[in-house]
Amino acid sequence: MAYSTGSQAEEFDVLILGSGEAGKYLSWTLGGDGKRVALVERRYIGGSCPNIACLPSKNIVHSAKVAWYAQRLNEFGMNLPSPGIDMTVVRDRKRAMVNGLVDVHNKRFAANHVEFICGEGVFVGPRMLSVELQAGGSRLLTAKTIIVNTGSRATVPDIPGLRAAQPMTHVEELELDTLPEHLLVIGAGYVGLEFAQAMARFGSRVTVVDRNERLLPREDEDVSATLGHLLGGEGIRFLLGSTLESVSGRSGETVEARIRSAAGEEVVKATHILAAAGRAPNTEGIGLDKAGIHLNANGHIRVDASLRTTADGVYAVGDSAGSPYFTHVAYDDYRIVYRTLKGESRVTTGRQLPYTLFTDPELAHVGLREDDAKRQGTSYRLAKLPMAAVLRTRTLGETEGFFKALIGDDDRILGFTALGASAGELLAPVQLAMSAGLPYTALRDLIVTHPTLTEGLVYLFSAVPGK
Ligand SMILES: Cc1cc2nc3c(=O)[nH]c(=O)nc-3n(C[C@H](O)[C@H](O)[C@H](O)COP(=O)(O)OP(=O)(O)OC[C@H]3O[C@@H](n4cnc5c(N)ncnc54)[C@H](O)[C@@H]3O)c2cc1C
Ligand SMILES: NC(=O)c1ccc[n+]([C@@H]2O[C@H](COP(=O)([O-])OP(=O)(O)OC[C@H]3O[C@@H](n4cnc5c(N)ncnc54)[C@H](O)[C@@H]3O)[C@@H](O)[C@H]2O)c1
Repeated sequence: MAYSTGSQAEEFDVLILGSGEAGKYLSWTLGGDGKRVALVERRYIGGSCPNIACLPSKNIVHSAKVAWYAQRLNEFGMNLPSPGIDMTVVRDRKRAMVNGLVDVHNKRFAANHVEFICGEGVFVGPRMLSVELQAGGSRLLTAKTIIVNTGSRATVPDIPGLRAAQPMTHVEELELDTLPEHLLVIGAGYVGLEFAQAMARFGSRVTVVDRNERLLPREDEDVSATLGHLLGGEGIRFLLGSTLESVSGRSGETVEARIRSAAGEEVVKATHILAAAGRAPNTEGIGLDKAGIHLNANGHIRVDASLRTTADGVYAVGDSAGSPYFTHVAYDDYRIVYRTLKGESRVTTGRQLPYTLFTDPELAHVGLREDDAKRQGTSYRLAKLPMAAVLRTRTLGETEGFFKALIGDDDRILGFTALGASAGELLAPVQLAMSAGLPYTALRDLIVTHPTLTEGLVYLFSAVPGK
């Protein structure tokens, strides 16, 4: 259906642009509450996380862990020849999971009477969206409440020859059906490190280039150094403090990358390139200016602590609103907007920000870091233990890493970091103690089943020095 500016817009109670984490939960909950909800999505049913980001990447990371076990079969008493890798099977396992997730999403949209509109949405005026339908034609939609949830995309740095080389982003990497002989990863951040290790475990030669002098420079130095040592030990080559000056060739065939570091210049010859150099919000070209929705200096939608934009009745959530780029944070955005719409109060200010990097071992963190505490002059007591002290890690043969906690003068936990097997699973009990304002002794004095990894928290908090 074509429309002109004079066309009558279809009216909903709530309109959501983009089916990412917060948007989809808002649609399900508000639809379930009896509101007339429409959700506009151009490609990924349920957003990036289940389709092209968190879940498929962790699926591949897990396949890589199995490949890594397979390389250690003798250690576990299995005298089998080292098996080969078939990337089509790895990809198909991931695809099957994604298809199942999409199915779950579709059923939930239907169950909550959400009108799911497949198409590209653009604001054409205040609270007025035009949707170019995938099936052809367009629709003009309006609502009293609109939620913008357009997410972010991988950026490809402006380096001579890089775009022409058609590097993979995470989207293409997740669809690989052959094993790269030599993968050059640009960026040693979350995406770069998780994929670098997975591909190395499948059998690729992997080189990672990053302009930072050390891995994950916001993390404590002991964390960066240990992670770098462990990943380096698996054969990944890191070129840190390095500048990628130019690229020639084409990813998937052969590429040559000219890289400069303090040690001089070298040319890395690889077969594939993965651009993992950061992300940019999807906030351009969607008519935000026409709707009175302002951006801040880094291109995110400007929001207040309840995620209200500068336009009346319009909220923004997730990556496009500049919330830290994690699905669990986007989920909290959903809770904030839902409660705000109900007239309750829940804000982004001061919320906890836990995260887990899914390398193996994992890196999990919440609260204050030790290097930051030193810089700020915050007084703390440090408890630090090697993961090998958690006896469960010895049964697994995965004793690498350490964990540590910073304790304040009032015995509360200021920060917690774990670099070790399944470290992400250790965060929640510590977060609970922190958010409830409990002293560290609450965890120290628990009876925790033996032998579990969580039992390590008892050992860690027993190692807090006296005042
Ligand atoms: C490889 C990778 C792995 C990750 N792993 C993790 C992890 O393990 N844990 C974690 O917490 N975070 C992880 N993240 C980050 C996480 O994926 C994002 O922070 C999260 O998905 C952001 O959700 P969102 O709702 O803001 O955006 P999205 O999920 O991207 O949703 C936005 C949706 O809007 C649609 N859209 C955009 N513009 C329009 C338009 N004009 N019209 C219609 N539709 C539109 C898009 O198609 C998309 O479906 C990972 C990211 C990547 C890239
Ligand atoms: N496990 C998780 O929760 C998870 C996993 C993947 C992604 N994410 C989220 O997605 C975000 C984006 O991930 P990402 O890895 O794309 O970005 P990132 O910001 O984490 O890392 C990008 C890296 O690329 C480097 N870089 C940028 N330009 C470069 C250049 N020209 N040459 C060399 N190095 C360059 C940066 O120094 C940085 O280390 C993350 O910050 C995170 O919030 C989370």
